[in-house]
Amino acid sequence: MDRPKSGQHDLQATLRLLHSCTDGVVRTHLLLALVLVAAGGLLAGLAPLALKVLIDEVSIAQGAPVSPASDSRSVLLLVGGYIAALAGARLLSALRPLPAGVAEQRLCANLTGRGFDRLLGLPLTSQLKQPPGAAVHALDQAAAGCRILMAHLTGSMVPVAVELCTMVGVLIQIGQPEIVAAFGGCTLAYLSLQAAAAPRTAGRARAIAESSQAVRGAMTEGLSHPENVIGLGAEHAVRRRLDMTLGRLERCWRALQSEHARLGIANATCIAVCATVLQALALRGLEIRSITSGDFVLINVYLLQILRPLESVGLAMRDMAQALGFMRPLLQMTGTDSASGTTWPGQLTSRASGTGSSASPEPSGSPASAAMPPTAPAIHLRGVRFGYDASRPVLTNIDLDIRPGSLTGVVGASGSGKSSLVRLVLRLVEPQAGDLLLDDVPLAAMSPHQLRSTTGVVFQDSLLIDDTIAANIALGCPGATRSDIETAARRSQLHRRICSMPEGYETRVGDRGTLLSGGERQRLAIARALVRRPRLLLLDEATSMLDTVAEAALLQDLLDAETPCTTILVAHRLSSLRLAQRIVVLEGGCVVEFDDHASLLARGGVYARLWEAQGLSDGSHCAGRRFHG
Ligand SMILES: Nc1ncnc2c1ncn2[C@@H]1O[C@H](COP(=O)(O)OP(=O)(O)OP(=O)(O)O)[C@@H](O)[C@H]1O
Repeated sequence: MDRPKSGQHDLQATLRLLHSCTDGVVRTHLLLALVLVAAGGLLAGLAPLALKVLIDEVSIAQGAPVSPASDSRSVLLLVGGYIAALAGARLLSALRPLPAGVAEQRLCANLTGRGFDRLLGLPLTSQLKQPPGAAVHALDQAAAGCRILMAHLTGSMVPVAVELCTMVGVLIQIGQPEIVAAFGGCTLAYLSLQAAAAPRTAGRARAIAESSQAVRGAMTEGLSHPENVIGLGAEHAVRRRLDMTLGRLERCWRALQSEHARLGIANATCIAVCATVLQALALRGLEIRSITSGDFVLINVYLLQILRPLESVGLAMRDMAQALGFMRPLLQMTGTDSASGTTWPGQLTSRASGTGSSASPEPSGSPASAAMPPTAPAIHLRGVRFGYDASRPVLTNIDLDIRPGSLTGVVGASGSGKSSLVRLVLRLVEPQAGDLLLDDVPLAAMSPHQLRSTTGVVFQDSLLIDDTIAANIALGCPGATRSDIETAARRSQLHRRICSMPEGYETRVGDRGTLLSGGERQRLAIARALVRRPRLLLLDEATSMLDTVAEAALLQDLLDAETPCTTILVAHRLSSLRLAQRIVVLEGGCVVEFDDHASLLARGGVYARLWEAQGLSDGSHCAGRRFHG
């Protein structure tokens, strides 16, 4: 693999990413910080010049005729100038964090917000492939990398560059070409060492970022489902998985620290050699009187003064290489790293288009133009083929016509493709062949955002946020009033239960809704879908935890609604589907039957066999059943 080249591309990709997150606030504050540090660097570079002139003046006073005579007032002025320049440099550097901090915080916030949008906008198939917690970790790491880059840019790179240039300028002025050349050569040698080590450091940091992602994944797996882990007695197994990832992370950190130590030794050697060369040249200059005592002191002060900043540039280059490694997982996940040609979209112009308030980007697909039908639409699937991996189809040759405003059930064995069908209708995934239409509008021509804003969906696992019941119901519909929320809760058969809670709609649901029962969580998720007044409602195993009375009442309400909506109900429990007007039976990714309940039973096919297998035929599931103690 061509590491240096990929490192260079990653640097470019990182710079593009940071540029795309730069808004007016970042620009203004960064500029202010750079002006401050550049002025500080200039003063720090000029201060020793006052010292040189001062020493030359004092030498004259002692009878060494190396420079024009001067009075004690000018000596005082020079001392004052020297101290003022040093103090000014320190003061300007102390002021740096004010604007630099604002720029850094805003840039990191923009980066996190944009990264978040970008990750959410990735095709669902890519998102589902990510290890647990990987996306959050990538965002955290990128923000940490961004902070490191910003801190070193304003804290060391720019001030030291200005200070160095000032020193070289002053040395040129005093007419010592060999000392200027030695000074420049030493600086160049030192910086080359850092540049040579940077790709290795970035590589080590990349490995750390990947390993710590694995650690985060193992911790998330172990801690996010305590019931399962403890119930299964899997504590040791999840701990072993964590230990393996921790071991790898430890090795990666050790490798980086060894790299740092090697670089530290090389730096110390380089500095010692450079100091010897410069010292020898300065001494020789003094001996042959090509430089004054003041020049000698100036060179020595520069030598001392340049060591610290040079070291901090060394550290900065090392840390910046590390920061690039930390940014890589986000670049990789969003497909904007060196391996892909994709870049981040244009620069931010205002806060509104940056963090938080920006809408999730449209997922990839054809340009969105066609409008969603204004009433409950018919759904047509024509020769649809789909697979998460194109070579392994999950659904094949799907031809279906679902009537507008109808309730259509979908059944089939586990893995037969029911959830995939729902994902296709919601355009979370795209078919490899065939067409999906709402009325006569192809789904592919429709804005996914518009489609989803008029669709209600409840998945098997519903997201509940750690907030109140009311906030959870209104999650996908920020404009919902209390009355809208209550109406939706009534329709999902949850209102009475909520009213029986001491805090009613203000009851907090806990992390991932753990303070509610499974059935309550499902009804809340259904209320959330209904509050949007959807024209299309997709319920994927959304009623499995409801008792049959609540389920029947909910479905009847959907059928009786004043404003009808086209509903697809995926269910394993066939009794749920008795009210469905039509039922799709899937087997191995194909539609094998599509009719109403009675006709399907009469046909004696797959559906009838499933019905029988669930002990539902002729009410025999109740009659004559024996219960054993
Ligand atoms: N993200 C994914 N990546 C790859 N394959 C997937 C993914 N999700 C599902 N599959 C595969 O697609 C097939 C159909 O899955 P799907 O979830 O649509 O079935 P289902 O009928 O809803 O199953 P269940 O009743 O168990 O929920 C399965 O073989 C499954 O392994």
